Amino acid sequence: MSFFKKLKEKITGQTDSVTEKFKNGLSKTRESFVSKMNDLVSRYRTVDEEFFEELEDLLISADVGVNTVMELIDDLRGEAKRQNIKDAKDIQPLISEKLAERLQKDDSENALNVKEDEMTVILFVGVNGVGKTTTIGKVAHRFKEEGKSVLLAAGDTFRAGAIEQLSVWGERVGVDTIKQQEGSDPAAVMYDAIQAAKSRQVDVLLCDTAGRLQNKVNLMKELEKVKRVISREIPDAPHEVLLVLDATTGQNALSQAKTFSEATDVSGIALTKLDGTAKGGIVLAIRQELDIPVKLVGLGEGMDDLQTFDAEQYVHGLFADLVNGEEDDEEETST
Ligand SMILES: Nc1nc2c(ncn2[C@@H]2O[C@H](COP(=O)(O)OP(=O)(O)OP(=O)(O)O)[C@@H](O)[C@H]2O)c(=O)[nH]1
Repeated sequence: MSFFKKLKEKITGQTDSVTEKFKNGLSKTRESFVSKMNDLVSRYRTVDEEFFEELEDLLISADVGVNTVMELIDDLRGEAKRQNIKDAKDIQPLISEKLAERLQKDDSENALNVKEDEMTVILFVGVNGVGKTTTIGKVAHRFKEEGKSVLLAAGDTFRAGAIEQLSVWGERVGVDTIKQQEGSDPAAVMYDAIQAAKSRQVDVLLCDTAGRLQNKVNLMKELEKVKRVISREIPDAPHEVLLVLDATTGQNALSQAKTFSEATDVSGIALTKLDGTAKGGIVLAIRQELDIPVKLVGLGEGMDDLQTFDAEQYVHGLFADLVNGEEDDEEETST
């Protein structure tokens, strides 16, 4: 049985709605990738050095990241030789297999660090416009669905409208937001929020922060101060520092990740707007080039469209039309 068919079997049944979300959310990337891949295969037919060079360009254009692509192509070249693959069409399932291998190795790290017997504090960092507020709203909704009580802290006191925007999300989801006036000290907001969260005995406190990148030293100082206030009140908090990145910004997201991880300890990435880009390969670039797990992916604007990153679902979503039923059937009759 082909790798892809096995993958399909593994993910169907238990989580149909999740499979659909990944498939729909990745449709732009898949359509662009599939048409380019089909074109490549029809032009080359046989696997040779030029074919690999074009495949390399194709993967780089999907934002997979140069280093990752180089490694992947080397791997594919070696595997094609070992398996004596000559037909360009036969390389396709191998690509999905190799991508899945690369992504899967760290999948166990993707779950959020949620405390069962004490309050969980999650800090959200990232530049403005990446979808931080929306992501906090979606995460709050998810926790509520799990039966947990949630409180929001409007720590972005810098951007005009940020406090109001977070409160609106809070109302939509049905959770309260602790806030002060625009321009007030974010650390003071955090202190208030922790006190409120403690006295109300909430399960999860989700904290927004300002995303000023212009000055790394200031950013670092502000985040340090916020974290200090939080950990003074709850010693092992924050339990997660999630960096929110916008997938549509491509390689720019990678450089933001580098800057933020120099400024503070980032424990995971929430990658938004994966549905809005044809360059969904950015997940691979992040996973390979930074030592930070992608924990959450945004696959649409709706409240339920934020998913825990799952390598198998991702690879299935990327290749669902490329390795289709027909090819699987052919393969079955020939083996
Ligand atoms: N399609 C899609 N849109 C998203 C996703 N996440 C956020 N958005 C949209 O991106 C836009 C910006 O998100 P906001 O949360 O408002 O972010 P912002 O106010 O620009 O800035 P910050 O909160 O500072 O990040 C909104 O229109 C969101 O609906 C996603 O995963 N998919």
